Amino acid sequence: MITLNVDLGERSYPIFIGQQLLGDAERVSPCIAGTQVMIVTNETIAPLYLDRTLQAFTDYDPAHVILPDGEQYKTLEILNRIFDELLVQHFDRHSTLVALGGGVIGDMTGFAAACYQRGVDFIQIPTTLLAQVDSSVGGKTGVNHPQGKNMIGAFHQPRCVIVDTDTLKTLDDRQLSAGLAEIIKYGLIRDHDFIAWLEQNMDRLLARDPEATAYAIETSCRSKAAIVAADEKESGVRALLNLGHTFGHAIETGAGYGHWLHGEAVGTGMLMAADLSMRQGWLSEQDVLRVENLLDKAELPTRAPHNMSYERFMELMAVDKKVRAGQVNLVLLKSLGEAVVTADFEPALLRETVEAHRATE
Ligand SMILES: NC(=O)c1ccc[n+]([C@@H]2O[C@H](COP(=O)([O-])OP(=O)(O)OC[C@H]3O[C@@H](n4cnc5c(N)ncnc54)[C@H](O)[C@@H]3O)[C@@H](O)[C@H]2O)c1
Ligand SMILES: O=C(O)C(=O)C[C@@H](O)[C@H](O)[C@H](O)COP(=O)(O)O
Ligand SMILES: [Zn+2]
Repeated sequence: MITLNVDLGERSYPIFIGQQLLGDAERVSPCIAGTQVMIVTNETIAPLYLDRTLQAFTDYDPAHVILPDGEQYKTLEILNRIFDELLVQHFDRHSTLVALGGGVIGDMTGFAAACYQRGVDFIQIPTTLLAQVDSSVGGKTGVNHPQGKNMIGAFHQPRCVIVDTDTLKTLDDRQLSAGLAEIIKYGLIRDHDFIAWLEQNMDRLLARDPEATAYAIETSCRSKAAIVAADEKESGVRALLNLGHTFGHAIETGAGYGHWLHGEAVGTGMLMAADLSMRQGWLSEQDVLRVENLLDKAELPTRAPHNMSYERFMELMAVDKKVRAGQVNLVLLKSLGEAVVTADFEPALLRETVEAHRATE
């Protein structure tokens, strides 16, 4: 087992990465302050992993709540089901919530924990590759609004993150690829060597080779932990973790939540960011081809929906959280492995990027 630390002073917490960790009471006990525990999961994950997870919490006689499965249910309305259950069962402000699932369950459980009685503890037990390399770490929690992704939320750090890589055995191939998009992101924003490693090892990751997978998860979590420790609430460097997300969130919202997976939209968004960086004169055509080849190898889409015009992109991107005084900021690439946040791009070049990356009908 590997243990990493997210260094945030009194809010610091460990990330445990290994096998057979779901029922491991030794890991979770130090992260629980009170006596009441509620596991939040969904209807797909419960039959697979709820019983095993409950074993880690037997000392607390844990309750559980099972939500419907899907990005379209990451809403305030469904969030209320968690609050209803907590209140019916008289959970107090020393309770601990446990997120057992992918990024949707993690974001919703974390937000419920941030709000319930003005804030209770929570633990992340991520079960998708995407959640294991990204969403379970860093304390961004929230729900979607029909007009934009993650628009209602809070920063609220978990007490620990438990990554049991065995859970990936039941994940389908499309979801695995979605997780690979966020892994590729860490290479593109700040780690050129990791890009080269991914180019060499993508076949092993797709084949679920345990050693390669563990290395990719560890490298990603290390990178995210360092960025979050440097800038917990995204006033600077943390915004680089948004590479591909301004385009990607527009695609997710525009297509209707759940049609494009988050990782798929981010993958296409990263290629669009690379393409605009080339049009700005920062990347070469060869660099952009490397990004596209890596996404192709990871079996990710690289073209936005054909009905998403430049105007539609601009309308959806106008609510991005990096907008300042009405100005869209994008994460672009100065070189492969070096990202910047900038408002310094030509609208005409952005239009060219959008038009070059729309699927043909
Ligand atoms: N908070 C953050 O920093 C952050 C970072 C990245 C993404 N996100 C958010 O995370 C969400 C995407 O997360 P995701 O990709 O994990 O999607 P998800 O949570 O919808 O999970 C994907 C699918 O896999 C199923 N599943 C989960 N674990 C499984 C397993 N072990 N075996 C079989 N099926 C399993 C789920 O039930 C679901 O159907 C988006 O809402 C995105 O905005 C948040
Ligand atoms: O942790 C972060 O910071 C990220 O930006 C990680 C992203 O992968 C994630 O999708 C995040 O939820 C996007 O944040 P948002 O603030 O643009 O909603
Ligand atoms: Zn993301």
